Amino acid sequence: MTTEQASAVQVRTATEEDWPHILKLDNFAFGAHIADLKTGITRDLAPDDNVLVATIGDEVVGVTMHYELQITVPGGGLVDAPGVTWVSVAPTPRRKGILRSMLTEQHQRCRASGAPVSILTASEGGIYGRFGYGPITMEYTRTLDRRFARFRDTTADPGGVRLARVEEAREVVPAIYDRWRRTCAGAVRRPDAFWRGVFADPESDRGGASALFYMVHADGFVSYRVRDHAKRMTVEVSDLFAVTPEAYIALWRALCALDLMQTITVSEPRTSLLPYLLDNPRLPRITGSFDLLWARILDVPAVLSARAYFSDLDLPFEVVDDFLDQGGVYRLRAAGGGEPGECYRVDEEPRVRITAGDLASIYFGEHRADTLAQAGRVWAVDEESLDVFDRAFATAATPQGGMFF
Ligand SMILES: CC(=O)SCCNC(=O)CCNC(=O)[C@H](O)C(C)(C)COP(=O)(O)OP(=O)(O)OC[C@H]1O[C@@H](n2cnc3c(N)ncnc32)[C@H](O)[C@@H]1OP(=O)(O)O
Repeated sequence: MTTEQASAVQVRTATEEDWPHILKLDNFAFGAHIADLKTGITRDLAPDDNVLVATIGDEVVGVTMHYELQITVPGGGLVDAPGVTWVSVAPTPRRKGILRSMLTEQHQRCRASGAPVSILTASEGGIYGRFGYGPITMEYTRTLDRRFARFRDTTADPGGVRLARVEEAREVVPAIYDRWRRTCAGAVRRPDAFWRGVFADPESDRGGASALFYMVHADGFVSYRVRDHAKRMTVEVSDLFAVTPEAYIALWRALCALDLMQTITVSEPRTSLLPYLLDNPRLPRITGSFDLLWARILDVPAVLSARAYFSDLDLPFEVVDDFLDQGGVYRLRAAGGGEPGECYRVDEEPRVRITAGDLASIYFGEHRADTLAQAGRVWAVDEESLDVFDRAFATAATPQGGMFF
């Protein structure tokens, strides 16, 4: 494709006729043939107005869409968060600005709709920073040789776990997840259509492992697949969410009692109770890590006024935003201890300067302003301003996303 053709790119809301082309684009982009079930679920999650295509003449060359999601912020507030997904551009006109054109239109529309923040799960870490996104939750894969797992004498044995067929799990698991996600910063509401896909559990989602098994507690649940590596059976945990430590411990005791299984893998945030429950805290080895969720703040005052802060703060700071209109100086006033802050634009000299993406990263508590300053990404007029800013954005608990989309 020539540069002249690329300049003829149009971005518009998708129509019914675009869908076969959208599917073809995403099949090629992600290297998989998308099944009818997944297409139906996607169309329920993204109403037609939320789907944008890029065209050159009659040809659909790009797509992006968003699901209508909600995210929990530190302190327990719930904020609408369009979930950007299914982003792809045909391999033929790559790096001609088609993604940038689509995301510009999409984010202007999301901003105009009043959504304060947008989120996504990124296929590659190098794409979305330039659009003002920052990573907000991290997941660590822990691998445990179950045969050597011994619980400490001090670890409780609460019981209360039952084995559930998928029909039984369907009745109770979404409500438990919903209770959990309201307690956890960074957690995303899972719409009904998303659960439909989870419980349908198509062969194409299993990667050669078994269908999902469920264990359920009144305050938590775990789902997992079993993979048979030449008779060395591995439990691959898919979901593990617990509203109370008792439920978490009970579920781990049940998992570790699966005698014929050799290994258990689980993906959890940085802080995990698991090593503290075992005689040998080295047993759950961290064997991988990845950023699950990224966020883009669309409305700085709305988002910063929605969360609670760890300690007192009252200072002007500058947001640098090369993509949307959120750049400028704001004052944030907050009292540590649970009350939401108050944020508004001001005409003052800033004491701290931060990019929109880095602000999203520190907002949910996974990343610290102090670390970003050491990396040369956050500027502060003096150490004290940085320290006040850094401490106020800290969170007691590590954020967790809960949903990959
Ligand atoms: C939320 C999600 O859905 S994540 C899924 C994203 N999609 C995929 O990974 C599918 C496969 N990849 C693709 O379809 C395409 O390569 C896309 C969508 C990633 C990029 O589309 P393009 O139209 O080539 O991107 P475009 O030319 O608009 O690039 C915009 C900017 O992003 C940069 N960029 C694009 N792709 C990448 C990449 N993979 N890594 C790093 N930077 C990238 C470009 O250099 C450009 O930077 P600049 O504007 O600052 O100079």
